[in-house]
Amino acid sequence: MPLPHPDPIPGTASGTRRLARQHPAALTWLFLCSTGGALAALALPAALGHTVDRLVAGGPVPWSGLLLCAALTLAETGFDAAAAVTGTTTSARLTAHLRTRTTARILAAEPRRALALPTGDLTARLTARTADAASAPVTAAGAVAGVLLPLGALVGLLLIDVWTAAALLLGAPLLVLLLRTFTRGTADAGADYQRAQSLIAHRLTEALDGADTIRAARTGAREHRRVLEPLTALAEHGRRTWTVYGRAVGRSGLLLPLLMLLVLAVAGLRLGAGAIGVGELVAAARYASLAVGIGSLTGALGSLARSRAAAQSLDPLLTLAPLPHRGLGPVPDAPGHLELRDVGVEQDGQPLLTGVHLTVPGGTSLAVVGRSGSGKSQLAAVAGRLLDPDTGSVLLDGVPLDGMEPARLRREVAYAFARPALLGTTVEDTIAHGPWTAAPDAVREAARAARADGFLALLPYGYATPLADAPLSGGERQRLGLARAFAHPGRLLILDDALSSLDTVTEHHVRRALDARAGRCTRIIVAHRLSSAARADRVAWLEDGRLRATGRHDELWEDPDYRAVFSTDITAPSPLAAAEPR
Ligand SMILES: Nc1ncnc2c1ncn2[C@@H]1O[C@H](COP(=O)(O)OP(=O)(O)OP(=O)(O)O)[C@@H](O)[C@H]1O
Repeated sequence: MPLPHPDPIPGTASGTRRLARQHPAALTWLFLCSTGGALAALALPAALGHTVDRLVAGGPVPWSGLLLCAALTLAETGFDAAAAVTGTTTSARLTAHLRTRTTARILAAEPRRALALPTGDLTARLTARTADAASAPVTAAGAVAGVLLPLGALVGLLLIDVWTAAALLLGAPLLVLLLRTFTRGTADAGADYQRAQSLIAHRLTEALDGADTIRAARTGAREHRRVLEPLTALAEHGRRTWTVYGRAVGRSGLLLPLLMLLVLAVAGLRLGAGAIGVGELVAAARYASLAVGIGSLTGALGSLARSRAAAQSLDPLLTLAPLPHRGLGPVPDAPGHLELRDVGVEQDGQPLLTGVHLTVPGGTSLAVVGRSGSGKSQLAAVAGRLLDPDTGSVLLDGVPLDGMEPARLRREVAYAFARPALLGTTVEDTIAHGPWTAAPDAVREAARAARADGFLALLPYGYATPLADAPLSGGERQRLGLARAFAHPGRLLILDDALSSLDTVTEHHVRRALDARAGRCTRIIVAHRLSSAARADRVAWLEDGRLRATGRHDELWEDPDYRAVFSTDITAPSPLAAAEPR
């Protein structure tokens, strides 16, 4: 299912508040069922009282009254059942809607901002928090009964006898106070609990990512302690929640029966005084039990407080600004001329790229080299707008990337990475996955170009093999990532260290496939290997986030500092001898 594009202007109000406007028919139906059930429950004591009075008075059996009581009981049960079914299904739909919308926001935002949250925390928000937040409209619609019943019961008591109602009102302030304290207490404890949960999720994801390192370093026990360290706080917040619940239940357990007793005692006295009849006493007893049922609101209030805390944790994601653009498209039939003008990137005040001026003529190849941490991946990210520079601009065929409509830009820029994320069910899906679904022929041709066809042929079902059943080495994963990029040719192809795990022979063949794109596609190849630099039309040499020099590899080779970049990779006396034949 395609993700809906997020709104062009991020909402400042809680995005989750807008949930209530989703599925209006279901929520209205839920509201009606809730209200219908409450009205039936409120009408029942009056009907019952009236029928009892007629029975006590003697004479013919009041069938109409008895039938009315049965009908009201059935109606109450039916409405309650319908509300339960509608509530569950609507909650599920709202959760799905909220998850889809939040995910769309994250995907549409600038990755650097979206990925500011640790993965585990992000996952916890997208799963548990969305479910908690999405339950709010349903809980609120269902809580109508929780409010309507005590209010209606009070009116019923007032109609029967003012003194009996006054007895109930005596305890009302205490009940309100009880509910208020409970709501505040659970909201605070719930938010703290969710924060501790997110921290555990984050640390667990980190540990799973680094499982091999942890195993190799034999630091499993330490890691175990680190992941579970917030557990003490989590348990404390959990205990706080249960303490608040416990206190509320304990107090209401004491207060509500006393209140009920008081109402019944006053009603009994009024019966003795002849102010009310037996039927009215029966009705008053039922109204009193409905009125003290306000205690059941605690569950709904607790759930609403949890929803509120969850919604607050989703707000920063729902208000992520989508990548701004001016709706521009690429210049038709242009060669892919790339220009970086005075590009600078900062992170937390640290310059990662500074004043980079670079021109890559359309259809040519550029190798980006430099020592580890010199900013090569930052440059690759900026060149295809995975990252917006903090200063300067990037233009493709004269069109600024930040002006181009993202979907159209994505069709023009293909990326391959050192550690590609493989998406899709089967191997074929993985290669076809992209701004458009590549056709089967294109998938096979791309796999051949990436030298992936050989190992794919050995898989049990070839291209139809489920990804989960395809054991892949690092180099094979890289080749699938390359094949995916080849299957979606645009005017710019960016390989960020995407050949690093290939053996020399495979790399040679892939490089030839890259060279075959000369004139049709501009290629940026981030690489550490000398051979990559030697084969490229030009080389951009980065040092500490600055462009130290650009030029042909053989020209740069004159500089000993440049040679030092490849110092452990010098296997031949001359740069051209080090490169494989073209
Ligand atoms: N998300 C980030 N937050 C802060 N600093 C970052 C971030 N990503 C990269 N850096 C820093 O930016 C600098 C350049 O990183 P970059 O990944 O571009 O280097 P590189 O030249 O590609 O290195 P390598 O060859 O090792 O892949 C490094 O010092 C790195 O620590």
